[in-house]
Amino acid sequence: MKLISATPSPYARKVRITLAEKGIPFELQTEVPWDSTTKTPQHNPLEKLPVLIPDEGKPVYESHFILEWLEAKYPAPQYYGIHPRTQDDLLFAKQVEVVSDGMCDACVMLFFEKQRENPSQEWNARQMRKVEGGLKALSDWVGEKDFLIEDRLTLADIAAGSVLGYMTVRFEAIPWRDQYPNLARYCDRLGERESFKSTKPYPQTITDRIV
Ligand SMILES: N[C@@H](CCC(=O)N[C@@H](CS(=O)(=O)O)C(=O)NCC(=O)O)C(=O)O
Repeated sequence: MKLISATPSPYARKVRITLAEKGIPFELQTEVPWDSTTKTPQHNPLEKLPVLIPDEGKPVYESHFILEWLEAKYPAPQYYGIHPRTQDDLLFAKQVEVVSDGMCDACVMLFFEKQRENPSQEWNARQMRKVEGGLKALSDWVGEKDFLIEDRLTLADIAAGSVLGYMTVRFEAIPWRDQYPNLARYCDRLGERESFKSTKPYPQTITDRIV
């Protein structure tokens, strides 16, 4: 199995953490999706990574769907299960992923807006509100807990941990660790896991102009 990924990608990191927690071997194919050398469009009509390429069968894309696919194809107890046991807890975990991915989307929008000749302050303010709203929601949900659900790592922590790790790399300017010390503690504790340590995000060098 292969995973097309990018070094800073919080979406790809969710998949990398899940593969590590489930103990599924895979080949990591790191690239920059905006560079002319990208292979992503060959596997995903939406031209976005991450893309999971199984040894047999069709490519799987959209990080939340890749995690669904992995949980279905590699179920507990043979593989670490990332879905909470009850339906309500699973729905809550998916809601945490919606908020976490939405924060990532807003961060990506901010990143692109900065590249524009005349960045729109209103547009940036709108995206920042989404990030700040998401941080408050995560902080309220985490409280003083180590894990969001069932006192073990689940989909919710993989999603929340990935966006917080991304903010650390991409948005040092946002003082979320001071604003939400409970989130900082939560993020650092998740960061002690091998699956988080081995997938730490770092900036990529984009050679072609993003158009
Ligand atoms: N909703 C998608 C978002 C993925 C995404 O935006 N990936 C970026 C790369 S990164 O921001 O994750 O590093 C991409 O491929 N962008 C290329 C494009 O948007 O054409 C997911 O969850 O997988």
